[in-house]
Amino acid sequence: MAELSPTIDILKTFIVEHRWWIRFSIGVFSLHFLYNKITQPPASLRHIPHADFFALIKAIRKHKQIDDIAHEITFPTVANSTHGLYARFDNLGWTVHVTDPGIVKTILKSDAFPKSVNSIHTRRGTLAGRLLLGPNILFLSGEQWKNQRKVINPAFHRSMPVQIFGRVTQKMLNTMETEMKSDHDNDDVKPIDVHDISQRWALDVLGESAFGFQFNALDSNGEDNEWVTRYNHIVQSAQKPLYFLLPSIERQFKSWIPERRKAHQELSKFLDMMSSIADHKRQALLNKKASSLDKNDHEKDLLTLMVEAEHEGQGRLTDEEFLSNLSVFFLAGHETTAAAVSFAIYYLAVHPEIQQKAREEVLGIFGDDPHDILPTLEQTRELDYINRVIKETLRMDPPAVSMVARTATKDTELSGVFIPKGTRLTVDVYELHRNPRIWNNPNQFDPERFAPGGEAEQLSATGLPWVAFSNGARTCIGMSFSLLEQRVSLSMLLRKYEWSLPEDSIHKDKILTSGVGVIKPKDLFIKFTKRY
Ligand code: HEM
Repeated sequence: MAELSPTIDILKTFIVEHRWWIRFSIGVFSLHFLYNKITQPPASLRHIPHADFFALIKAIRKHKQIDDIAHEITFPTVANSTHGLYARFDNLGWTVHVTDPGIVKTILKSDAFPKSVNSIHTRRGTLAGRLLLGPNILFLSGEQWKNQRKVINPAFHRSMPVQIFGRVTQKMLNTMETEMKSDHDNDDVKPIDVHDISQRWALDVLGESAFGFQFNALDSNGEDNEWVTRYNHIVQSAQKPLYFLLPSIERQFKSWIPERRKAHQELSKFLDMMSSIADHKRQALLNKKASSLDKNDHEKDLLTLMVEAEHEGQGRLTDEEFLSNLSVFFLAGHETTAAAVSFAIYYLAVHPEIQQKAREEVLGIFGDDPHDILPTLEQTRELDYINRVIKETLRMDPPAVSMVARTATKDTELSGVFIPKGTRLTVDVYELHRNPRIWNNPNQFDPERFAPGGEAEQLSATGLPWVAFSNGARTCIGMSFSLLEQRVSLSMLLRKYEWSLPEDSIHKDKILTSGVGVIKPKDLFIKFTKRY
């Protein structure tokens, strides 16, 4: 011991004398380590091609849209690989993106890739986290997910409120008519902001059919409706590139940044509004006052059916779980369908021959009397061509462009590529649907791909080439609901209007989109001409 003390003294003196250099070196080393950790994939994933970190950040900072990012950065990255895997820095860190139908099938159909718990932790306390992450069916895995899906499933299977879809669509047609009336003295009609009207329509449909609640978004100009304005404000703030990509900045500093503080206050008010819907609904049902209890299943809202499923012993959701699922239904249930219908309107506008063919099918089923009709469930089942249009639209522009991240629970191989345990993976829906190695002329809109025996059917031998609603056990629970909503609204629109892009449209060359995670058309104005 006595021999060591001079050495320790020398060391102490050295540290004190050189403390600034030592701190500086530790700082530089840490920064270097952090820089490498963020800008390069971890060593365990270096054998997989990766998208350039700085090119991606630059593109996101410049609000580049998804197809530009795909064509300039990610397609070239994956083009040289035979397996269709590439790594990319996402808001959860480095993640492997899957663009091959065979691997997509392996991931979605197997229990070995549950949803990533990390996706919840990383965004806890952020806007997106507070709005969506919680004990809900979209993010949970394993037994907890199974228990919830058991309560929620019957509601989605029993409820096909086609009459509500028709009535709300009729209201949308009336609102469009009012909004189209020009304020000038000439006969010009004003083009309609298609995504704005679709969003208000989808919200009102969801309110009535899922929550038994009137959002009244179609009654007013969207800007005056507190649900629409508050929700849009929150989503726009959540998608700001800096906070989206680096959620830790938001978690640590949100109370110091006034704009962030304001967005969080808006979110608190929004969640309170949601909570009051949930409380009201449960209380009303407990007191058996809800008039919907006497309706038949097709006309009951989803929440009523969920509470009934609980009463029938299918399981029970806690208040927190009920509210958390309500937020998921709100977002997943209106934003995606509104985008899907808007994209379909765009593709029909730029392909008048396809629009006409779709209209002929509609007139053949519903007739051509000069007044609005309310489709029945049986009639909507005959809409084969409209179905193809909807599926092709969802191939070209799937609103959910990628899925919630999954985690590899053990070391494994995908198409001969080693994937270490713990790797985060996501299905890159957009790139799968636009992959030229899978689809012929993927950028061309062609509903015939989905005809019986067509390209889509042939490709199904390779795995899952079309996953707009996912597939397997975690398939979108609202898929049939949304497809029916789309069939009803497109049929009613095609009967009443013909439409085209205005001459000066910003979408003349291609559809411009906005959004990350969920995409939608950007400022899409369409000229509608009445048929009756
Ligand atoms: C065009 C419309 C829609 C699209 C493109 C769409 C897309 C998707 C996708 C891709 C998933 C899988 C997410 C993942 O596992 O990572 C999903 C799941 C889900 N969707 Fe949809 N969706 C749509 C409409 C709806 C509607 C109308 C509702 C509800 C009213 C809904 C509720 C849900 C829920 C609750 C899940 C989670 C299911 C589970 O994991 O068990 N979606 N959706």
